[in-house]
Amino acid sequence: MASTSGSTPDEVFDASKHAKAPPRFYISAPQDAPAVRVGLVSPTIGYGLFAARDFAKDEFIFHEAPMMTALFNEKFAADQTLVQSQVAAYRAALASHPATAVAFPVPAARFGIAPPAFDRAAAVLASGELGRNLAHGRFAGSTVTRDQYDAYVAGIKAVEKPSEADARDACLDFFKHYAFEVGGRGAGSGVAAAAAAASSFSASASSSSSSSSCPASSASVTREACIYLLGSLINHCCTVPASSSGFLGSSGKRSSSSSLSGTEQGPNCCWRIGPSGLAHFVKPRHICVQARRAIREGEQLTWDYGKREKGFVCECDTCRGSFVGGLGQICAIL
Ligand SMILES: C[S@@+](CC[C@H](N)C(=O)[O-])C[C@H]1O[C@@H](n2cnc3c(N)ncnc32)[C@H](O)[C@@H]1O
Repeated sequence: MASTSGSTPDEVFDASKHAKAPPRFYISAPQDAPAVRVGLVSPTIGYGLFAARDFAKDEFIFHEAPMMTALFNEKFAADQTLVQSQVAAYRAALASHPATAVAFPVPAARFGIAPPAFDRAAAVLASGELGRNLAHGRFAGSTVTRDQYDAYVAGIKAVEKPSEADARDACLDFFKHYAFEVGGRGAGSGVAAAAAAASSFSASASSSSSSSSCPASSASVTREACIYLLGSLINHCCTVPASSSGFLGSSGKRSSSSSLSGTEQGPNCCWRIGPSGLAHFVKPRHICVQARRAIREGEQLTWDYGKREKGFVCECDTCRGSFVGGLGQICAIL
């Protein structure tokens, strides 16, 4: 992870070699203070998470247990056992958490469940249900308005009497776009598994130093993948290429690229899954979200998903004209 470089993500502090642990091993858990709100970004992007207070660079924002866990293998599409594990996990999540269908209305619709009317959805969004799996950091409610919600769900139609094949395909897409692979040494600035538009599960593909020795990079290894009620709602933002020049400032005027570095633009968060020297308080399978730079209250939390699916039209701030020419075309061909 770029913001915490200086140690490998899973470096273990060996007390016998040091009189005193270096300060980076003492980064504390996220505060039990308001951390995030959910909001609707646009009818095409859907929900996103927004900072509920200011965060300092490197501060941990929240730490969350998974909503559901299922088996994963890069070749899982051809493996009915794995797909059935996902469908069973999703059905269980739908049955046990009312927030599941509200937070993820598109996969729910493909399982035959229509998005609830605004009043019911708003009650769930405001109730704290979405924050039920938080271990640290508090869910601070929703900014979703009736008009925003109605515009979003207008395009989501429930499939009538979905077949088992429909359910399997829906689940496959849900995991492909929302899940994080765990069991390896997950950490990075992007969505681990596949998120938004990744063409395949590639949990470690965008991770900092974790991919090379991680067996997850073997397509034949079966691992677990987790979907998180809040962590899986974080949207993608393209990393600003280090070589880029010709920044346009927020006014739309060209600004000196020296005044804004790549990490001050682009994604503002990174993640890690499971404990490590820097996040020793994180439990296995839990996701911990960390600020890559200072974040102001109200700013949308984003990270870089890594690989993008061919044809993905990126609507992130980096692509929407922050650069001369934009990066949208680059996203589409990755
Ligand atoms: C992990 S989910 C994020 C939560 C999602 N916005 C939602 O409401 O379910 C990934 C999906 O969000 C959308 N998305 C995320 N970032 C995007 C971006 N930069 N441009 C366009 N769509 C994006 C895509 O539909 C993608 O498949």
